[in-house]
Amino acid sequence: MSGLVIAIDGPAASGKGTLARRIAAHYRLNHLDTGLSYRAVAKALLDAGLPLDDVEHAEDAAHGVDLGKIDRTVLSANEVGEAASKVAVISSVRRILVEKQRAFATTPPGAVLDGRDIGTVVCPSADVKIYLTADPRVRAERRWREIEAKGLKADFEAILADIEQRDARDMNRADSPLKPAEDAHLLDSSKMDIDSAFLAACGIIDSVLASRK
Ligand SMILES: Nc1ncnc2c1ncn2[C@@H]1O[C@H](COP(=O)(O)OP(=O)(O)O)[C@@H](O)[C@H]1O
Ligand SMILES: Nc1ccn([C@@H]2O[C@H](COP(=O)(O)OP(=O)(O)O)[C@@H](O)[C@H]2O)c(=O)n1
Repeated sequence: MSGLVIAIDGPAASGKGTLARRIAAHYRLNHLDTGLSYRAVAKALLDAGLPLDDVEHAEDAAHGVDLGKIDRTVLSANEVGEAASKVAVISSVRRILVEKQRAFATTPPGAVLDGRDIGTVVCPSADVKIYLTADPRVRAERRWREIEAKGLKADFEAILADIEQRDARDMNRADSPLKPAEDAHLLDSSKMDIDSAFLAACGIIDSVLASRK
């Protein structure tokens, strides 16, 4: 690997993207939200009216994913996240996307990647691994606030059910299930605001880097 690689994994709406973006800016690294690649494949199937277990078309869509050109705005809907977790069980789709994600990680000056399998599969030799969690109700409330802030209506119980169902699917799939890498540092942000979570993450990263000097 060239440059520093930081892996951030965790369940839905734990704050991975928010934290990864801030860490990348602070340590002057590239940032990749790997969930967007699964969302892009799912959206391609949804738009074409194809079932989410259509392996051949899902593979075609995965080959077509350009990590540099993903439009996050059209992929943020809850339904797309739910659909993404269904295409994410297809091993051949994962292989195609993981290859692109690894190429991104090894591009100088290094990168922060967030997702579900970064520390375990995509970058098992990452310099620092953080597993970010938060209580499901706290995560559902954060997502609820995010939707309401856009002026849209959101149902808290429906969001919570979606998050719990998606976590269960992600944790129980055969290929690359969501779980902390053995050498991951656990960070529970249930009682932390964004700034405190960022400071705690920097503390972990700085102490790992200092211990290697
Ligand atoms: N520690 C935190 N405290 C409060 N809100 C947070 C925290 N971390 C993230 N958020 C908010 O929670 C929502 C989900 O965060 P996001 O980074 O998109 O999570 P993920 O990438 O894990 O799905 C966003 O609206 C974000 O601003
Ligand atoms: N590295 C990754 C990233 C996402 N995914 C899948 O893609 C879905 C959407 O991921 P996301 O990171 O955009 O979801 P949120 O946590 O932002 O809600 C997840 O529920 C996983 O099923 C994955 O399998 N592996």
